[in-house]
Amino acid sequence: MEGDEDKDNLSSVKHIVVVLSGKGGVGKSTVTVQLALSLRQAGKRVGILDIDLCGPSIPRMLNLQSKDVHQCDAGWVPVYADRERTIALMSISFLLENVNDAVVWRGPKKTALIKQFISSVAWGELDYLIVDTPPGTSDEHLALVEGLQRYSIDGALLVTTPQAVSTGDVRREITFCRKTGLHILGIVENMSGFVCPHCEECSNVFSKGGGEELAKVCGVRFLGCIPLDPQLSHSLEEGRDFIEEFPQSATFTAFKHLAQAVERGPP
Ligand SMILES: Nc1ncnc2c1ncn2[C@@H]1O[C@H](COP(=O)(O)OP(=O)(O)OP(=O)(O)O)[C@@H](O)[C@H]1O
Repeated sequence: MEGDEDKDNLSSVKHIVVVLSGKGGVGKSTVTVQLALSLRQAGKRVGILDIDLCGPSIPRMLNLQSKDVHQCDAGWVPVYADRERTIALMSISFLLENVNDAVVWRGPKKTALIKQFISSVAWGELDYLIVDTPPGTSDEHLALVEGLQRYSIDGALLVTTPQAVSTGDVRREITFCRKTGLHILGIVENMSGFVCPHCEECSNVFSKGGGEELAKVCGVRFLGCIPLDPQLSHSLEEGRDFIEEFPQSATFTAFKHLAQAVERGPP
């Protein structure tokens, strides 16, 4: 019988994008979800693999936290966010008895689960698989890069905030990508400028432009700024589709441009 590690469920996935950040809380999961929804708007089928094993937040953002995964011959059937099955999600949350259970695992156990996620999720035909990772460069990232070695990865999207740019964490992510041979698609500056919920004007409460500067210095592409938008965080908190709710917003346009940059692929 075929072992799990021999399954080739990713052969029907056209593009793989890995979302990374040096620091926690800069908006990796937010960018992952909104990028997936923007690509869906552009007619793509998208899968999201959440390998943030200790802090999975994507099921809540997509209002899927009460769902379970099922088994089929090819492996785990991911959870779908819509009836048309255009957004599929796999997360450790779906395997826990209680969504609030803490995952306290050492490296080898995390590595084994990530390798299983890579081989044993029956994604079917996908245009994009977007992988949301924990902050930093740890066991999860190494297991992911090793597990994906036989596939062609489009590259990594590095998420930062204007404040996090100066800390050197993003530089460490760039070094990680270069050492492991992971192509860098570019840097996204999230929470860049504040969108007033009343007049929708965007003002720069924190510094802006650090991401672009860093991209220039490090010789990687700058993929744009996403504003800090209270309407976006409310939508995510309540598991509502921000893109459907606020199609006229500057934040929506920013994600649309990001999706177009991802679709253009590596430079
Ligand atoms: N552009 C934005 N506008 C408003 N709120 C945002 C924005 N980006 C992220 N947030 C909010 O910031 C918080 C952290 O975002 P998120 O969970 O995406 O970060 P993360 O980098 O994935 O965190 P972790 O390191 O814990 O995985 C969330 O409450 C999210 O709703």
